[in-house]
Amino acid sequence: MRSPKDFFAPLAVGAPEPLRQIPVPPSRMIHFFDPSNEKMAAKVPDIAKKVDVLLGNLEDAVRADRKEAARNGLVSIAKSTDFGKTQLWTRVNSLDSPWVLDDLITLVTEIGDKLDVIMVPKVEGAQDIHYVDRLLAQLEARAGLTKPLLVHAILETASGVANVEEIAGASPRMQGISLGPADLAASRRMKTTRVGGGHPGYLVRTDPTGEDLNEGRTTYQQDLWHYTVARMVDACAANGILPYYGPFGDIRDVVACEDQFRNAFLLGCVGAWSLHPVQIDIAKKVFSPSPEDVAWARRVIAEMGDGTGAVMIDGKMQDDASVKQCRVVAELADALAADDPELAAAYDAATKEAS
Ligand SMILES: CC(=O)SCCNC(=O)CCNC(=O)[C@H](O)C(C)(C)COP(=O)(O)OP(=O)(O)OC[C@H]1O[C@@H](n2cnc3c(N)ncnc32)[C@H](O)[C@@H]1OP(=O)(O)O
Ligand SMILES: CC(=O)C(=O)O
Ligand SMILES: [Mg+2]
Repeated sequence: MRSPKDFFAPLAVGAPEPLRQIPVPPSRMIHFFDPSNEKMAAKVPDIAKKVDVLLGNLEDAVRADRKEAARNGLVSIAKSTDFGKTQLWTRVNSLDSPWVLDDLITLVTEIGDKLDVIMVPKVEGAQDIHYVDRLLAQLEARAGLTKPLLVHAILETASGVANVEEIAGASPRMQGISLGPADLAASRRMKTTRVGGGHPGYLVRTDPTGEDLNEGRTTYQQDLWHYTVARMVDACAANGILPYYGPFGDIRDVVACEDQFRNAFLLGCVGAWSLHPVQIDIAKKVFSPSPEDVAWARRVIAEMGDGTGAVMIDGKMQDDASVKQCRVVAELADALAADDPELAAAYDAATKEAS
């Protein structure tokens, strides 16, 4: 364990200085594509204009015999594409795989200046982040990079959940954490067979109304992921990094996808993964606060003046704590609106109507 004084020291001679604050550009959707899939790769320049984050996936969902093609495909796409303000991320193979060392060496050396964040799957504890941290510093120094690469961990092992706080604080490179519900379910020996989302069998039932135990009893499906998402959000917020919901595998069920994303948004997540083009607009809609909420937040902030004391607005008490919540919503809205004139107009129109 390094001394706390050395936390922000570069881990290799010539590596860039670690950042003291994680940048927070919009990252409502992390759009996954397989760089070895020619049809998907051909769509990248157009998709890049619509998403906050584009992620070249090298890990699961890429066939073992396509791993090298995916890695080389990402290098060539990164070199030949202007991503504008869209961030470029990658998900490398897991640390115990035969591919990850070449993934990291090739990507940092060839396109380290184009990549923003490296997503590391199946992180079990701080030791995994420390390994990647030092290796990245060595590779950055060799490649002459001036901006440090950031690291994003997937929370998808039982050990990872048990150690989520130490993972979140393991390095100044830590940018965020995503829930990985599919591998996590397997690691925990859950009996689901899905990629994220709910399960009709996970429910609570109202009390019996009489002798017949089947009569008049309503059931309510529960959220399998509530505990983990809430823990992840706390670990991230406590360490100044960003939490994300991960994938929703039922591509056809755009309704339940929106619900799952909204639960995550309300609990504090900043975005989710889009696995298919149809999920991009769902994430954009859910992770941009609604115009009504923004109008309300701005009104509370305006009426609360210096932010202290208590006032009544439409029958609801507001004080120092509620104005802080309103600032979270209003500041997110301002940041998103700065790059999106349509959203800015919707927020301003709702604010005008509410005042
Ligand atoms: C548990 C985890 O690790 S989740 C993360 C790993 N998984 C992934 O990354 C999956 C990424 N997504 C995919 O592989 C695909 O979307 C699939 C397999 C789910 C569905 O693919 P398809 O069956 O081709 O879907 P569909 O026919 O609806 O696709 C329509 C078009 O969108 C394209 N498309 C599909 N997904 C994507 C994507 N993520 N990015 C860009 N284009 C895509 C298809 O190539 C197809 O193109 P075409 O019209 O030129 O033929
Ligand atoms: C996201 C991911 O990798 C998983 O759910 O396993
Ligand atoms: Mg996984």
